[in-house]
Amino acid sequence: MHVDNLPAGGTAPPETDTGPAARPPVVTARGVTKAYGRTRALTGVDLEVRAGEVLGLVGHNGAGKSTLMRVLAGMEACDTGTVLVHGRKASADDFRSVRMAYQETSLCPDLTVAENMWVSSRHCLPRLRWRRAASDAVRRRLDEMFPGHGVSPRDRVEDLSLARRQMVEIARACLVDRLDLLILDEPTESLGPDAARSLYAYVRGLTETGTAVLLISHRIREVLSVADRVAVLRDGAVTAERPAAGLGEPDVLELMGAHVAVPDGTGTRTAAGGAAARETAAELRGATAPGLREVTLRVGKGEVVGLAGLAGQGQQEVLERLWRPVRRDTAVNVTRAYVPGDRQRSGVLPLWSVGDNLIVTALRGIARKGLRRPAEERAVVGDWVKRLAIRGGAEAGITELSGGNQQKVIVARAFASPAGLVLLDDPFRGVDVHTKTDLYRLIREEAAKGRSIVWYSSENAEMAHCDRVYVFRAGRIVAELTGEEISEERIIAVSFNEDGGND
Ligand SMILES: Nc1ncnc2c1ncn2[C@@H]1O[C@H](COP(=O)(O)OP(=O)(O)OP(=O)(O)O)[C@@H](O)[C@H]1O
Repeated sequence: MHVDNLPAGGTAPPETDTGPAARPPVVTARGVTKAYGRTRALTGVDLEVRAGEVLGLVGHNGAGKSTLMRVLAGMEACDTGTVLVHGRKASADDFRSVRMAYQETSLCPDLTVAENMWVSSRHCLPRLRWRRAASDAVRRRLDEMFPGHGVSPRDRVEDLSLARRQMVEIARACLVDRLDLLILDEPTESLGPDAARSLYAYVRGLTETGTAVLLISHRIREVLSVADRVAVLRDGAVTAERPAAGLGEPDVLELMGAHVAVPDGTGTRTAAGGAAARETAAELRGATAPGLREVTLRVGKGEVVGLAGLAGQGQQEVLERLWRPVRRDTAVNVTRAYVPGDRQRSGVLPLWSVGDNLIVTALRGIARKGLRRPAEERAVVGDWVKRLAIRGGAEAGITELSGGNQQKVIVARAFASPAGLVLLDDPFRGVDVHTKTDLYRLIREEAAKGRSIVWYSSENAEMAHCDRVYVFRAGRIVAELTGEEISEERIIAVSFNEDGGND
């Protein structure tokens, strides 16, 4: 069967189905362990994923989620223990119906979307006229999964936005002639809310045909709204499994190991109106560029300024402008540091250690008379590794770290530098809830010391930690919200112009 004949699906649930608990397991892990050198990533995992269910898997950065997924998908062998597919010890062929969409996409950047499809799904595409077949198949799958996706099969992957690359990655995973288990590793971290909704509608359709879905996410509310069951991974082992119905976000956080008050940002920002009195750190005066239309904004010293609105409305162009000021319309009076959201493309220096990645922007400030001071550098690195609980330590290669821990290093790099203005481009992709809470606190502490922060976030709730928020639509500022005016509801309303904003 070729991919054109999909929707793919495993064994449809029997008519007398009594829910996921009664269904047969598709993939089973028994006593699975996996170590990388001295790091024990998995310490004895027992887990069952059943036909037709969505199983949510949650846990801290570095808990072992991605490692477990790679083992369950047959991409890596475990050290001890067993992985069964449909109750049998799995062979390479059995793993063909287990597909995974990766957190860091697995696409080849210099190939087109269609060529990537051929690379990963060639066993179910014809050899003759494969390019046409791959193009048709991926276009159809993207149309089903993400209506209005805006991706052409001829696009080179490196030219696509992070969100579009993520869509292609997910579509790639679903291009197969039989899909028994779909593993989604943080699939919505770079998708907008509409694309996330479309994805989960598609996922529901898949489970109705018997496909099992294993969903890893740090977005606990999202997991609870989609999953039938939730499993918690802690220090490489499953420590709890519960039906999702009846569980709330605080219950899951507690199962993950620590009680955290779900942050709402209230009480952390400075008094409304305080911004006007501050000295200016940076400003745009009628800045116009591709994607930006006459944007005027001001950032005070010690102020946290949010850039909100639907994705792609000019927020990243503002960050870019503040990073590389154009004299005619931009003034930046302090040094700058940038935290990119796309760590694969511009964040991580892959051949360097955690410590070197972290300290690189702070070196000049630490050096005396042009000479480096290794002891001081080590102290700064050690302090940040501890502060952000970066699992793996300073000596580890950065690519040995889990995705969330890599992101923490990039955030630490910016704050370890002496920069007076820190530009954050959706900086907490893949960072767990506990660490995010610490980072929100860190942002406020750094602002209190006089640093200015400009923060674009695709999660409107995060904007509650800002002093002021500019809401963008079509390259323009459509509202400026201050203090108590900043709320998720208000931002959404203004983004769609439901209450007129400043228009
Ligand atoms: N290729 C590797 N080499 C060395 N160590 C690794 C490698 N892959 C993972 N690890 C280590 O194994 C542990 C588990 O990592 P894993 O990526 O599975 O965590 P995770 O739960 O997916 O984290 P995150 O939520 O941040 O993505 C971490 O300590 C990580 O540093």
